[in-house]
Amino acid sequence: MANTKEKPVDDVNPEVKEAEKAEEVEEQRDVIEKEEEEEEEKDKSFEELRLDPRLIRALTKKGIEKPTPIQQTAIPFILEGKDVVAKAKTGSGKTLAYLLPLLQKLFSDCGSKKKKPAPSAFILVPSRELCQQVYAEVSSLIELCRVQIKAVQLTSSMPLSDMRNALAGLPEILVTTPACIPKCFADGVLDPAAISDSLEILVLDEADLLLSYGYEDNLRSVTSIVPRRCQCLLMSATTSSDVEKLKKLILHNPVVLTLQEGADKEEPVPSNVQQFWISCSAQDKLLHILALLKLEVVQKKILIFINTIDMGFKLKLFLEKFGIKTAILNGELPQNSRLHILEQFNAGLFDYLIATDDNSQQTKAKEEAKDEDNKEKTKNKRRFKPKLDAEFGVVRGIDFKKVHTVINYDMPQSVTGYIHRIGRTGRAYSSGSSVSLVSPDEMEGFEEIKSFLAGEDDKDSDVITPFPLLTENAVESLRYRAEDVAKSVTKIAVRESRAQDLRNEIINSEKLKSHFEANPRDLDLLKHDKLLSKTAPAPHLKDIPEYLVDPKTQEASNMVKLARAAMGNSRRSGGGRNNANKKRSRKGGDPLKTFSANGSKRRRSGGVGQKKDGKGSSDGLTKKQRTA
Ligand SMILES: Nc1ncnc2c1ncn2[C@@H]1O[C@H](COP(=O)(O)OP(=O)(O)OP(=O)(O)O)[C@@H](O)[C@H]1O
Repeated sequence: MANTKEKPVDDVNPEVKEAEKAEEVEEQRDVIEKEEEEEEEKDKSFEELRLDPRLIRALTKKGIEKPTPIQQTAIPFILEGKDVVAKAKTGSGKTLAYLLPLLQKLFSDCGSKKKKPAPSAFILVPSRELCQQVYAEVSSLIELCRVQIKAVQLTSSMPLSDMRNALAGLPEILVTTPACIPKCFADGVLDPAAISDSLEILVLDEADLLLSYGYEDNLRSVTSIVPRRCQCLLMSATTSSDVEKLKKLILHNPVVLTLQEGADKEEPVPSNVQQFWISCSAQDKLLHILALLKLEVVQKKILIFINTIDMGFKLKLFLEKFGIKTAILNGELPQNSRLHILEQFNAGLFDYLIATDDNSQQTKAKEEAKDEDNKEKTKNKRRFKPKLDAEFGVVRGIDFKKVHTVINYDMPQSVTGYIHRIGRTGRAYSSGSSVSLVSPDEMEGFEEIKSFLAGEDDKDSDVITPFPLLTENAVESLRYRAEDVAKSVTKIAVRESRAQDLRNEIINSEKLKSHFEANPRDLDLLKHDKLLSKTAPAPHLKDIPEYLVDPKTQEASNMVKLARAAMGNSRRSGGGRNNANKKRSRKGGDPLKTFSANGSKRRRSGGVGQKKDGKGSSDGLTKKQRTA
């Protein structure tokens, strides 16, 4: 077997230590040089990066004209064959930063030699959703370049026969999760010795999550067969001790591409995302989200995060009584359904998606513990016992297309969770906003998030400002209706809907399996935002009567609609990019341009007419309100 890459993490040999020290010094020098080079190397074109013309043509067809800063910096090093650690904020284009040079390297092999017995490139990602996303991206590039390269994706849930079929075509690229590889070894689908001979590039994408998803042992068994000559790339949105651990475990004298520490702390969220918050009691969250959506003071498409699956169904049932149709995404749904929901949302087939992120694993456990106390619930659980998918990851790294607003209905349980959630908007050349509903219980965590985002030097600045477009009058005008409807969304109704939805999706999932095989691009077979309740929403709830609408909020809502129309976003948001929007976003701070420490600064102060407590003022609209 070839000389492998694995390094013992706790090595105490002084010579090794000395060598590691030298490596670190070398790395630090690299970091500094890269920062200096970044300054000089701004705005290089793909041609100047010496990308293959076939790739440049493919990018043009995809509407991608200019490399992002992380792409400008990383591509030359990867083409040179260096191990690279790339840390750049969410939505900054890290996927293409490694896919383009990876493909270019494989171009030179393709056609000339005999096919290798095992893939030349492994791309490891933490979740199935990401597996699908990266696989789709690489496949579309291969198709557009018209080259004889084959990529496959494998996930642990695939039947053995499917895995064998996928690998039988001797693919050059394998996109998978770390858990899947040891499984393939155990089942004899992949041969470790063949991999040691063939593997040339190993990518660890979303590296900050790979260990936190519990893949450490899996990764160790992979690294033990990675040959030393193999080029390793580690892509990450945040800096963490896990990334350092992985770096030590796998990489050899890497080039580290990162934001300057201070700037990284200052701007972990794309600078073109305006962050707002609303202070309200836990019971009033339904009322506030109703006001936000029904009075249309936030722009579509909207991604709503909750912490538990039951809360998701409660919210869906509640909103549908007011004629607001939403779809639900969580880890208990079958994989095909999840992928289809993502695909439909990305295609703009519905505007509201309620997502439970990775925290659901913990909260689910809590939910179940509570259930133990409740006889009725326990009975119901016996009938219907969904299993959460360990490889599920809704938030991290998923490229939700054209999401304009992220709403934290429940606050995330960590700063990183917040950054990853907010990073689902403001991607590429788009702008976005976020609204967090913060109850008194969540205030401590919220303060932590705020002070982290403000950074050490600027502790008192308001990175997340009070949401200015909802007046107290506007919210109160909906209170009676909201509270009345909320009472009708009982725990039993929630549980029944959840079970019913899962049953439906299991049936859908089977249909989808053959559907995806036969017709992967047809998106109209199944709708995921269908109603849960059997009765249609009452007309008086569907349309808010004029006498109830607060004139100031109405004005704000009109502004939001106008802004949306101006962005070419007035109906479905699946269409092509609007030029006006493109121009505007490029001028403003966009996350693709803020890789360097000089990224534009977000406006920090709360506007006139906003209260510090996160509630909108009840008096007139301010200038900021018109621009929000
Ligand atoms: N050079 C570019 N020009 C315009 N759009 C781009 C460019 N590169 C990537 N994109 C688009 O930007 C979006 C975000 O890219 P990507 O998913 O790679 O970000 P990321 O840095 O991996 O984010 P995350 O850390 O959240 O996974 C994608 O829709 C992608 O197609």
